[in-house]
Amino acid sequence: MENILETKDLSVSFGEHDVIKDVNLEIERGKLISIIGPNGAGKTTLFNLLSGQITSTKGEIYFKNENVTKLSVPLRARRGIGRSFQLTNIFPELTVLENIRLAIQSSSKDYYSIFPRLSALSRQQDEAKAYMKKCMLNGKEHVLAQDLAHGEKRKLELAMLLALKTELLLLDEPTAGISIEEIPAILEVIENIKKDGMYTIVLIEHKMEMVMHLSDILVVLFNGELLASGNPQEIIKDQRVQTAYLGGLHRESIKTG
Ligand SMILES: Nc1ncnc2c1ncn2[C@@H]1O[C@H](COP(=O)(O)OP(=O)(O)OP(=O)(O)O)[C@@H](O)[C@H]1O
Repeated sequence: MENILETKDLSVSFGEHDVIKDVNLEIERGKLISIIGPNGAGKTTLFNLLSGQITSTKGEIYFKNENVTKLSVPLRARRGIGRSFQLTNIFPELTVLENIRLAIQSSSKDYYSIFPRLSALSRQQDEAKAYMKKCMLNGKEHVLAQDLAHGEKRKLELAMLLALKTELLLLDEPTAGISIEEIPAILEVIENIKKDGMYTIVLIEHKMEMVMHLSDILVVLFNGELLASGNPQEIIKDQRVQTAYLGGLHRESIKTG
């Protein structure tokens, strides 16, 4: 399988503080990769670099073999790099279906037509329903986004990300702030998306059980450096990872049997 994303010596500094240091990542299309590391390791900063929120001090980012290092957030989104934004992209006063349809329109040529043809509208409707099914929002099409439970808003956000024709999904703690009862449904949605095979998912997540369950590859960041990367079962047993990050408090929660 080809790499959908590569970084070469990717680095960023804030003043004197080197936050990401020479990170070389190779992310294969269709996989689910989790980035783990202690607080302050640089995980969110790495996401900011990949999505274009911040610009690297050094190094490059290649998406589908194109150098996107200098591209803006919207241009990267057009190429297929999408990031979940903790619900800020949702229009609360529109229904679930309208939100998803807007995302579809903004990523297609129909957007530029003042009077979209009926055939286009009906295609959008079918497409939106398919995304709703994948994200387990069946039966919610006419519910206003503002009336959804928190976990369902997360699902809507994921559906909108797919509707934007995102190929690489950057998910920053998708279960953060969600009630324990709603977590299995979000997990199932992520699994559905993964099973599809069309999407590559990069996840930042602190819940180790979830990480071990979902990930094909585990990437460990420590002090802004890529400490280890590979098969989750092997990475978790890696002595350097144990010493640097997973020792003490975390050890009990990651026993893999
Ligand atoms: N814009 C900024 N200016 C200065 N320092 C920053 C900036 N953004 C991040 N940092 C610093 O970079 C380091 C890494 O932060 P980052 O949020 O990427 O870590 P993280 O691994 O995502 O942590 P957490 O798990 O707590 O979310 C921290 O020391 C943080 O204070």
